[in-house]
Amino acid sequence: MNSMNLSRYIKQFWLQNIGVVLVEVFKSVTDTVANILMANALTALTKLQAHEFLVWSAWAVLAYLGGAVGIYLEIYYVTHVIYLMDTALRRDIGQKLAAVNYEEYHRQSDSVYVSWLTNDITQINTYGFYNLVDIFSAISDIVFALIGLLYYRYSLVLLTVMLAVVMLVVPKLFGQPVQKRSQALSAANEQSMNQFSDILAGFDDLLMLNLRQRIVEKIAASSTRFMHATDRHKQLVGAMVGSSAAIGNLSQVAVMGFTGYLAFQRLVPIGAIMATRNFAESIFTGVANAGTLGIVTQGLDPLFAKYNALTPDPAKGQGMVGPLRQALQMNQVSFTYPDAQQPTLADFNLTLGAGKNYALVGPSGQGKTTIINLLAGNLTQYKGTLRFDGQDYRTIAPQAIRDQIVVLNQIPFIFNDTLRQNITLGREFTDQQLQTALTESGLADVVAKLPQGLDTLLTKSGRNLSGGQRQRVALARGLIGGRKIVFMDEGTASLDEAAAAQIEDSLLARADVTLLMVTHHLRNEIRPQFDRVITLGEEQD
Ligand SMILES: Nc1ncnc2c1ncn2[C@@H]1O[C@H](COP(=O)(O)OP(=O)(O)OP(=O)(O)O)[C@@H](O)[C@H]1O
Repeated sequence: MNSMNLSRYIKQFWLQNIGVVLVEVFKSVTDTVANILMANALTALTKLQAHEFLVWSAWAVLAYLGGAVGIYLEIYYVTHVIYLMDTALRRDIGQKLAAVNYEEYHRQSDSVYVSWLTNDITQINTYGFYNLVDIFSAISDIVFALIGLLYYRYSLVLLTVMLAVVMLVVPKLFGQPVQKRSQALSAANEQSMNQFSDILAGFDDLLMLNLRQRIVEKIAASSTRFMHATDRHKQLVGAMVGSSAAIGNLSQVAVMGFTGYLAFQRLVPIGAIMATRNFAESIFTGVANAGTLGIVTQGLDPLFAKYNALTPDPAKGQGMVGPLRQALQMNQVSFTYPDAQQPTLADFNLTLGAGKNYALVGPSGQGKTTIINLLAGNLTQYKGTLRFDGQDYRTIAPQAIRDQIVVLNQIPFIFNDTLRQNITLGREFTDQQLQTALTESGLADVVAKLPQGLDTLLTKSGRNLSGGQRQRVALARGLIGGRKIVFMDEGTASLDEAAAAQIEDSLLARADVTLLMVTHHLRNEIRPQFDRVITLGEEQD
C-alpha cells in the first residue's frame, strides 16, 4: 500500500470532491450576487427611489434563498463525502494492521489501535477534511469577493490584496509549534484510551476488593490529563486564529474607510459601502482561515506517519507445508524479548514427533508460552533453527505454518457474534465439516441444548458460555480447518476437573493430532497417555 496521507483520500474520491467544490462555489456566487443586489437597493434608498428599492431587495431575497440551499448542501453532502473518506481511511488502517506480524502488532495495546480508528479519525476530520472544505470555501469566497470589489473599483482590489498579504504572513509563525502540540494531543488521546480500557478491564477485581471508586478516580485523572493536552493545543490555535482575526478586522475598517473616500469623490455609489464591507469581510476572514487552517492541516502529518510506520510482515519464506508427517524441531534455539536483559531460552532443543502427545511443565516464567509462540511462528527474532518436517521455518510462508496449528489459550477470545460465526469466522464450510468439528471439540451436546443452536448470539467475551464451552468453541474454530497440531497453553487451567478432562481426553485419544500441552497441573491419570513429559530446566534432547 502506498503511504497514507490526506491527499490520497481526496484523490480517491475526486468526483465527489468536485461536487463539494461546486457546492462551495455556488455558495460564494449567491453571496456575491446578494451583496451587490443589496448595495443597489441601498443606493436606491439613498436616492429615495421606492420602486427600485423594492425590486433590488426582492432580487436579493432570491439570491439569499439560493444561499440557503447552498448551506443545506454543504451540511448534508459535504459530510457524506467526508464520511466516505473516513471509511476508506479506516479500511486502510485495518489493512495495515492486518498485514503486520504478531511481534509488530503487540508492540502497542489494542486500545491504541482503537484510538487510531476513533479519536484520530475525529482529529483528521476536524483538522483535515472539514478544514480543507473550509479552506476551499474561504478561497472561493475570496475569489468572488474580489470580483465583487472589481465590479466597483480596481483600487479597492489593490488595497485589499496588500492587506491580505500581511495577514498571510502571521500564521506562518505558528506552524512548527502547532504541529508539535497536535502530535502531543494524539499521544494523550492514545494514553487516555489505554487508561480507560485498563481500569475497566479490571472491574471484576476492583469489585471484589471493594475498590470500584478507583474506576471513577482513574477515569477522572485520565480525562484531566487529556484536557491539559487539549488546552495546550487550543491555546496555540486560539492565539494564531485570534491574531489573524484582529488584523482582519482592522483591514476591514481600512477598506470601509477607503470606500467612503471613493463615495465622497463620487467614484462609487453610496450603497457600495455596504457591499465592499461585506466583500472585505469575506476576503479577510477567508485569508485568515485559509492561512491558519492550512497550518492546522499540516499538524496531522505525525498521525499519518504513525500509520505508515506499521511495517508489513517482513518474513521472506515462500515454502509451503502440509500436515505434519515427521516432526517439529527446535535446535539450539535462543530467544530474548526486546528490552529484556536475560534470554528467556538459551540453546534450547525440542522434538515433537507427528501424532504424539507431549506435556510441557515447569515453574512459572521459565518460557513455556514463549516456546509455543516460537513453534507457532509468532516470534521470529530467535537464534538457532526451527524445523517443520525438516524444513527451516525461515524458508516457509508464515501462513503455511499457521494453517497447520491450533493454539488454545487460557482465556480464548469469543467474538460478539453467533456461535456459528465464532467457529467459522466468515469461512465457508459444509454442514458436514461443521458437524465434525462440533463433535471433535465436544461441542455437539452443548449446541443441541441451545434453543437457537448455532445461531445463538454470544455476548462479548462469551459471558453466556462456561469456561469449558468457550475452550471448545476455540478448539472447534481451529480444528474445522483440518489443523492437526494443537498447542494448549494452560488451555484447561480455568476449567473444573471434569471439563478439563473431557477436552484433554478427546485430544489425547486422537492419533492424528500432535499435542503439546503446557500445564501446571498434570493429572496423574493422564500422565501415561503422554509420549513424553518435558520439564523445563531439565536436560533437553
Ligand atoms: N512480551 C514480553 N516481553 C518481555 N518479556 C516477556 C514477554 N513475554 C514473556 N516475557 C518474559 O519471558 C519469560 C518467560 O515467559 P513465559 O510466558 O514464556 O513463561 P511461562 O513459563 O509460560 O510462564 P507461566 O507458567 O507463568 O505462564 C518471563 O520472565 C516473562 O517475564
